[in-house]
Amino acid sequence: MSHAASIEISNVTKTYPPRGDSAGWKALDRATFSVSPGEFVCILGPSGCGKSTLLNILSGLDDQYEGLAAIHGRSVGQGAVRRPSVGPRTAYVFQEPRLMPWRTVRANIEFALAASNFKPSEWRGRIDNCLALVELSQFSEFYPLQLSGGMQQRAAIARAFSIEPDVLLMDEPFSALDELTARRLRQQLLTIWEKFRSTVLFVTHNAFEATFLSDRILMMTKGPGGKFCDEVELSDLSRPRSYEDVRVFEKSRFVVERLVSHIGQIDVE
Ligand SMILES: Nc1ncnc2c1ncn2[C@@H]1O[C@H](COP(=O)(O)OP(=O)(O)OP(=O)(O)O)[C@@H](O)[C@H]1O
Repeated sequence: MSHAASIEISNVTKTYPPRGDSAGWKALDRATFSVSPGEFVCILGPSGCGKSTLLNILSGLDDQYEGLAAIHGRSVGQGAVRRPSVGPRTAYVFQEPRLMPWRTVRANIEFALAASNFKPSEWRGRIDNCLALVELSQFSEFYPLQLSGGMQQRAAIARAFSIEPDVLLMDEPFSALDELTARRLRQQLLTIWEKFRSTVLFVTHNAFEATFLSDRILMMTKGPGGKFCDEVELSDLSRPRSYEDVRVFEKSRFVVERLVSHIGQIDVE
């Protein structure tokens, strides 16, 4: 069981610098929200509103921003020293699996465990557990290119959970998959999350996905200067949720209507 951590974003502004003849681009304008420990929150917004920019800031990949971005009270980036053995553990799942092709699935996960300072004596048990959760036990010695896209993404999810992250950042992890595979993975993700209870921040432009998965949806407006404009509470949708549950469909329609009322056009699914 992880020690879930809070997330705080306060007045975060990010401007990408000008390049060549192009002017600078304000991707985020005073973005502000917080996520409680163990909460599953989706950020829903149109393409280009700054969702990935925000996750890059939270993961420490981008430290050039104004304002406060903090995980469990510790600010990230902006000169903050990152020491994997100290403080909350953060894992990131991207749109593509980003596995190292020259390492087997097991060796990919071992790499993450080593980077997070887990003792080698714990590795086998952790890896076997996480691969079982994503139904990949038979494939631990396979190389990524011997697996389908969906299987690779499941391996990436197993890798993320293997370190028992306090915070899991997910950037449209299922958007490159066919809908049936994506459905299975969403269901597996919820099963694993209910076991680990990490804090999850999941970005998507798919309103149904956001409704199916999360406790709360934060909506963003289009850029430049993407802003958080509204939020929808989903605590009344009991868990476990199913694809047959008409309440999920109705709520997702309501979410689309709310988002459209802010951004003025439909370019979310
Ligand atoms: N390195 C960069 N340099 C300049 N501009 C950038 C850079 N990265 C992103 N941007 C711009 O910032 C804006 C926000 O990009 P970001 O990738 O965060 O959006 P997004 O909401 O994740 O989009 P999508 O849903 O399409 O992935 C976009 O207009 C993009 O062109």
